[in-house]
Amino acid sequence: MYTGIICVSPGNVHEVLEMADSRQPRSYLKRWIVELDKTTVRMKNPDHVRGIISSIKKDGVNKLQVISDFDMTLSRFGWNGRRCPTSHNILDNSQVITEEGKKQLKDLLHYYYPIEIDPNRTLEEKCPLMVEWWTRAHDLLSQQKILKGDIAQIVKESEVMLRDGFNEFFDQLHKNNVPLFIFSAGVGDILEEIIRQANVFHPNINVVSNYMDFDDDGILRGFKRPLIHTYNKNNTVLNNTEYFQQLSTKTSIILLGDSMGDLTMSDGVTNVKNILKIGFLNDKVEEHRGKYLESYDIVLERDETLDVVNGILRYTFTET
Ligand SMILES: Nc1ccn([C@@H]2O[C@H](COP(=O)(O)O)[C@@H](O)[C@H]2O)c(=O)n1
Ligand SMILES: [Mg+2]
Repeated sequence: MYTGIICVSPGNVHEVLEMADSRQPRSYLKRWIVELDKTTVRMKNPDHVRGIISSIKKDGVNKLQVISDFDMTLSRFGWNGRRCPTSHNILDNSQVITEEGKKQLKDLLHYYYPIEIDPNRTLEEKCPLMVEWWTRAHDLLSQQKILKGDIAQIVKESEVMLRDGFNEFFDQLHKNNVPLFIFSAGVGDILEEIIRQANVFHPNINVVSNYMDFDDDGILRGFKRPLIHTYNKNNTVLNNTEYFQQLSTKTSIILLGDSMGDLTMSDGVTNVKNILKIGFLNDKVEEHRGKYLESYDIVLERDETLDVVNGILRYTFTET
């Protein structure tokens, strides 16, 4: 039962019923992971969540791996009422891009981003359009004079921020030798630099993303293949990495994402026993709530922190 005060107009009866469902009293969850009682947390089936977390803990830290998206999952979506940049936006907005280049990249963003997050379009419709967006953006970036040596400064001058609690998140995984696989449709060179500058690029981290291709003079000439976009983050782009084969003993997974496309990031894992899917719902929250609750075990609405993830990890790593 949801105990908050809700104004019901005929138009939002459905939403209220949905809230009652996903915001049940979770006092029994509260006792063990207090973060799950945050107002940002929604779960379609709290009993199921409790079961998976107990199983992950029981099977032990040696069986655990974390698979995470980067942009808008490990990095913040907003701060102080402003949108934070994605790894692509960091380049788009940087001083090395001409004014005309900036305008063209912004036009692409305004055209394709609403398509990317449109809950009413099918994957079949979206995929070719995402390939088109990434290809056009990468072509535009490759026409600019971006130097490999400029990347650190570009990141330093950007407004990117990792989510609150990132230090604890990266440190807990590192200290417990839990592999962290970052699977991103962003720009690998940029996101690596972000976590390097935050001093959390530990050896347990592996990244698969779109990497820049520089010529012998260190000038950006293109992007390495395969192209990774929001909706092909699955085994089809991991074929050459053999990453998951090496981790076949890691049968418990915590998956973190912010898009419906992130749900397939673990598809290549051979033996999955327990999987807990945590989704950050950042944008157009009311419109997307239903689908996210159907797909993710835990949905975090407009939550710019890693509190819940850290609480679950702390519980998992604590010996009882
Ligand atoms: N030209 C582009 C293309 C994509 N984006 C955004 O990047 C994000 C993808 O990276 P993940 O780490 O989340 O996989 C996604 O949010 C796109 O909207 C962009 O900003 N510019
Ligand atoms: Mg993302």
